[in-house]
Amino acid sequence: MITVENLTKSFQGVSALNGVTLDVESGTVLGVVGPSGAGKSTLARCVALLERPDSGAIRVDGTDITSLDGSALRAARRQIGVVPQGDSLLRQRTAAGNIALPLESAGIPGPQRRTRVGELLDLVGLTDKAASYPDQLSGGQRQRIAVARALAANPSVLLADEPTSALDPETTGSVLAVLDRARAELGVTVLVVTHDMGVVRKICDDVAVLEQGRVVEHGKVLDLVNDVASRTSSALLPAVDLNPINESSYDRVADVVLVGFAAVGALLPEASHRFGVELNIVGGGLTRLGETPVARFRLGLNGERSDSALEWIGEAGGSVQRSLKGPQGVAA
Ligand SMILES: Nc1ncnc2c1ncn2[C@@H]1O[C@H](COP(=O)(O)OP(=O)(O)OP(=O)(O)O)[C@@H](O)[C@H]1O
Repeated sequence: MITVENLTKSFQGVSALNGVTLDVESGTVLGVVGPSGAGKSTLARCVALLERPDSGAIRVDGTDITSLDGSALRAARRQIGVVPQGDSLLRQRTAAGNIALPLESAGIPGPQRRTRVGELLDLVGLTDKAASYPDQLSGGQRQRIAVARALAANPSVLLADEPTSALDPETTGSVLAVLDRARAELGVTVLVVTHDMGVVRKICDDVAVLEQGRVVEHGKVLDLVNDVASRTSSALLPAVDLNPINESSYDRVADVVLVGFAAVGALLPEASHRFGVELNIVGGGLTRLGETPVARFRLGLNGERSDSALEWIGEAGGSVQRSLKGPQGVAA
């Protein structure tokens, strides 16, 4: 568990972090997003103990790591694996040699080192590239080796700063799959800095949106998508375009968000059946957040019990966000 409390950091009097508070539960993936200059990398560098905050606390499993020094600081650093921004592998070392580096620094004997490097190459799916040099690897493969290297010393926290920038979508998928595997198979807590909401869509449980050194939104991705006013929902859910002609033929028009297989598959037909209303999808669409299907639909309803049907959808777990057409058939 990582807890960041009221963290501040300035550079030459210019504030980069301005009271950042957030937490990351063990074994989850947090995406830190926000525009350029928002303070994402500074936050990551503080958590990685590469930068000292001016004030505030960063607790990893209860211990405030900002107050440590000497051997306690070195021990805390080993708990935190870092995938730096950009190409970070040593060119003159093979893939296996790069992964072995932190193990050499920690004085792990040769045979154990080889076993561990083998396990990590397997985890990132690059066993056949053990003897390849970085220049012989693709950008995505290099990033996967950088993740393996960050995991070498068995950290409890993995920090990745823009791990997929400059990669094409397919390669991005392979790097994200490796981060997801680290969380799923090793139970590592992952903090990913990115300005790509696609990263949040694919692997993040939680998201923190930073703007001008402050957290302006933080929570579980699947909760935030239910809030129509959230940045996360507008970035991740399918858009619903206004279509007045299509909507004019309905007694009621409303937007709903449905999360999960059961809700997406069953709620709407069930509502239509229970309340004897005609219910059509007139806009929006379906997407996936991680493995979870999520829909934002604009519904058109006809029938006397349309309001009751919408109410029931809300009670049954759907999120009815706007009744665009009120009881008198007037846009609300
Ligand atoms: N070492 C430094 N020296 C001076 N200013 C810095 C330093 N590191 C960051 N800053 C400043 O702190 C602010 C936050 O920068 P930071 O790199 O954390 O933002 P970011 O959200 O990661 O941006 P990007 O997405 O562009 O990487 C910016 O104004 C930046 O110029």
